[in-house]
Amino acid sequence: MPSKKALVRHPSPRLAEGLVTHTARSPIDTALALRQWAGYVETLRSHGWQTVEVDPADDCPDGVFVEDTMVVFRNVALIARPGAGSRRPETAAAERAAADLGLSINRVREPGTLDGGDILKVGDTVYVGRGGRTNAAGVRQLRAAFEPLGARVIAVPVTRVLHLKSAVTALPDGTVIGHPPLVDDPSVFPHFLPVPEESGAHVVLLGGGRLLMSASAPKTAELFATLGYAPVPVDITEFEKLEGCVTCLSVRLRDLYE
Ligand SMILES: NC(=O)NCCC[C@H](N)C(=O)O
Repeated sequence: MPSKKALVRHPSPRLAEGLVTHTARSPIDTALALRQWAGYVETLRSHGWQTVEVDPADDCPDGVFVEDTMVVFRNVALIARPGAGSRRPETAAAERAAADLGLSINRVREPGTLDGGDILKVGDTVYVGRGGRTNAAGVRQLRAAFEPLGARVIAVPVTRVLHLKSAVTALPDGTVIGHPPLVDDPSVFPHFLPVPEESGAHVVLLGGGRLLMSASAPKTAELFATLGYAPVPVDITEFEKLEGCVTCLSVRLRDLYE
């Protein structure tokens, strides 16, 4: 049976100090953020996902964005080397959690930098965003780690947003979705569907056509419903203020077999 496990990490008490790069800083309501995080985790659980908490990293304001700490392909976790120095201490406990789940561990090494948010997997195709956080050495190390396992790694430029997955994610049929003003070049994707809202570009595939997505994208949710999907909206406003989205709050492990 394929497992549905997701790594998550409790928000740091210093969340409000999280990095912002492409947006203006606005105040974070930490209590609301905690409630929103609990709601996100509960939504994963109620849709059949077993959530596993990575040990908290209270000194790392951005630790809750656990997706950035690794990329998992088949049974290998490539532990990231975050492009932002302040985020590097986040990876140690994430690596322990991945190893405890039985994943083989590989690591991005200096001079490579790579954030998990820059990687979008569509079947065996692994798109990697070359942008502010992931450098060319990181891309090369990703290829070296996953091409021998059958991945086709395609590097694409990311200049308008923080991470590749801030710009695009994919529907269950492999259609890549994005809000056009934020996508460098939609023509790199074989099937691309424009969505009307920035936060509509981010979906987590819960299984069975259910799409976990931000409640801030009602028009996009309507569009997905007309395409036969079931949107599952969650409020994540406090994380969006820090350039986070639904994908970055977890690492989904779909390929583990028990
Ligand atoms: N994968 C993601 O989209 N991660 C969001 C990270 C946001 C955090 N404030 C950062 O700048 O690193």
